[in-house]
Amino acid sequence: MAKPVSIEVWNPSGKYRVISTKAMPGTRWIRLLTDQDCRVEICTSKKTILSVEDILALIGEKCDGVIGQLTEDWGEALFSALSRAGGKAFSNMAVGYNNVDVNAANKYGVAVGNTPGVLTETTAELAASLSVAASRRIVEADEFMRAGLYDGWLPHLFVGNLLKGQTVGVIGAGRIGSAYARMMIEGFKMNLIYYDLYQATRLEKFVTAYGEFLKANGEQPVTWKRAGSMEEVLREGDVISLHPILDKTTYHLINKERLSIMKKEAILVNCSRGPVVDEVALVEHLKENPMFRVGLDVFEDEPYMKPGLADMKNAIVVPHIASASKWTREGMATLAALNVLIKGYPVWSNPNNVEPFLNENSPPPAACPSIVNAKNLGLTASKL
Ligand SMILES: NC(=O)c1ccc[n+]([C@@H]2O[C@H](COP(=O)([O-])OP(=O)(O)OC[C@H]3O[C@@H](n4cnc5c(N)ncnc54)[C@H](O)[C@@H]3O)[C@@H](O)[C@H]2O)c1
Ligand SMILES: O=C(O)[C@H](O)CO
Repeated sequence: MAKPVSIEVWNPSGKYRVISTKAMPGTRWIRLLTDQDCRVEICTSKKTILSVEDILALIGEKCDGVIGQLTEDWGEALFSALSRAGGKAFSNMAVGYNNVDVNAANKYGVAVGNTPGVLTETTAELAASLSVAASRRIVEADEFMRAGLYDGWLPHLFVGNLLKGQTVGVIGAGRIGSAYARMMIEGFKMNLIYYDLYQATRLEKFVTAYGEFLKANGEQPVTWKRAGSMEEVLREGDVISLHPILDKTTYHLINKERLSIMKKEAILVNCSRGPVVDEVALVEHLKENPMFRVGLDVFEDEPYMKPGLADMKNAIVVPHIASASKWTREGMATLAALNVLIKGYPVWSNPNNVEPFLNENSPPPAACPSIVNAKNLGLTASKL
């Protein structure tokens, strides 16, 4: 028998019981739920990652919807329990939902929400920050300074790479990959090579137009190329950033063999999911190639790092904070909350345009912003 988990309650007499497995930023999301007659229960347990047993205890006998986190294992056990408790909706507070077994959710008729769009620019900005920090060795230089080792300017001190005119490689040119590419192209005048299963037409048009603008102003134009294989990106890229979803086609997409074809002084950034990179192979590669540098936001066995990674001077590591801006995290909470109102709301027809849900000063559309299994469940699409 699982122990009861501590909770904070909002609108105790609300008709629908909605649980959030974590406190989330802002209060708008709570207001949106209580306005719709929900009793909101927020788990206040000190444990960072809740187990399946903890969440089963939270769901209890009657529960209409749950907002959960990417650290939780949402599979058969939780969806069957949620369905038995009368629940119809679950939302991850994340765009990625590789922690969710969508087939299990379909089996129990539970809608699965995610939070696209609101984190695109914030996440891309962190990938761009890691790219710049790695190329200019900012973290190493900061440590050197704080250790009192600086005793004067030297021609060889922390020499890094110039980004201008180099090639930025993007693997997975979806929402975040494309936003990152634009930042690196517009900000640093880099050329683009990308690999995706689909053509990134808007991104290509942007680079073409920006290249023409530069040319018209007497500057070297930027260029783009859609690679026919991932290997092409790895061979040609000076800075390569990974932005695909995590599934079986992208698991260990970067492995020993693929690392070996990258330039010796390349920079690799990962703000997607840890298992996209074989981290043991990466540590070996970092040891053998001191001029190869990485910026990592995500890790294969999160929250742990593979042995040796923390000792590598040519690695910058941050704790999965790519979407951590106030505006984005409050927006993610808003989208997740609206996703669990599935009983009363239809599904928003374009999850790539969630802007109308994010304006603090006007009521959001009466729709669930992004339900990934809407078609499987035959849910009604919003006409708005
Ligand atoms: N580190 C963070 O905090 C953070 C924040 C947001 C998102 N993410 C991760 O980033 C991922 C991407 O988010 P998004 O909003 O850009 O999603 P998206 O769906 O817009 O983009 C993903 C892209 O990956 C491509 N893709 C899929 N399989 C591929 C393959 N085998 N090879 C190459 N490309 C492939 C898709 O075609 C798509 O264009 C999320 O799924 C999530 O895991 C991480
Ligand atoms: O998938 C996501 O949304 C991130 O990993 C957290 O923002």
